[in-house]
Amino acid sequence: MTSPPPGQIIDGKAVAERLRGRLAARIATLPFRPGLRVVRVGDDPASGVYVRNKDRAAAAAGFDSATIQLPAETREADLLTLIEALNLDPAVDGILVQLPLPPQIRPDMVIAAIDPAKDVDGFHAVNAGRLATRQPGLVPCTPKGVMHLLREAGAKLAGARAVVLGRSMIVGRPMAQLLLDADCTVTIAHSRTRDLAAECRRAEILVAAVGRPEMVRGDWIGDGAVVIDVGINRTPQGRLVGDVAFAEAAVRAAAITPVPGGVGPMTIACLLENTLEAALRRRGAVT
Ligand SMILES: Nc1nc2c(c(=O)[nH]1)N[C@@H](CN(C=O)c1ccc(C(=O)N[C@@H](CCC(=O)O)C(=O)O)cc1)CN2
Repeated sequence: MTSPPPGQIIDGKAVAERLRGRLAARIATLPFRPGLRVVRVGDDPASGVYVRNKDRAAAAAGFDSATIQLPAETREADLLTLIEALNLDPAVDGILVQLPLPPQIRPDMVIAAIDPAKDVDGFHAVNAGRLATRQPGLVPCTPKGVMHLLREAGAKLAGARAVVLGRSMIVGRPMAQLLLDADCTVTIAHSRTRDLAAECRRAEILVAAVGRPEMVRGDWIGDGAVVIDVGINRTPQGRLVGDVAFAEAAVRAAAITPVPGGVGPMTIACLLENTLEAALRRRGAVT
């Protein structure tokens, strides 16, 4: 059912670079620079890396990009006031609040405060609803990036048995919707699934998004499956690993994404893609 070349390692870094190149070329033709504002609250070190990478990638592609850094003790009401100002700013096409947030701030309240037209994370209920009802909207960056990778890897999606491991609002659920829209037969498996290994073994396309280092072992992978690893976990030794035990899985998979260098770079490239899309829609030049 799936037919990429055997043993292929899907190079997310290269796919992301090509996508960013296409976005830069499109922006160079526009009479304006799409505006992106990334808000970081506190000093979570991983968030610091991601926010810097987003800002760099956005600037290099020609976006008008800025990071707004707020102290860890910021009150929820103050963050909501900032979001309201960004909602009203005509130069801002995309707003992203980096997660996780400090404990005094409720992420749901923050996401709900963002203008859905500027919600380049695609987390707002309006965008989630649009995705669920197959209406045009902003799609969460990580699942969107996974779809790019599957297509680049030559995976045949129509009719394929796809298993999404994880049911989060930001990855698992939208991922399942996108695979369903691509005519896969989709199963969402999670911590309460009775036999996770057996469910995974049946998958022709397996997307692992559980946030547990190397939980998916080699014998969970069906021969010839396409394996997409969304996990980014740091080991106590400081090494980055995914949710899939890569070396074990790679010998059985037809194609697999590495960590790092797989899905992560696509999340950033798709954020830029969403920002351009939001800008074109808001400014009346729908793609
Ligand atoms: N508002 C959001 N917050 C968070 C999101 C999100 O999509 N929106 N996702 C993650 C973090 N994230 C983007 O924000 C992200 C994670 C990882 C990467 C990435 O490129 N990873 C590299 C490795 C980088 C490293 O050395 O640590 C890779 O996988 O190759 C990009 C973006 C949580 N928060």
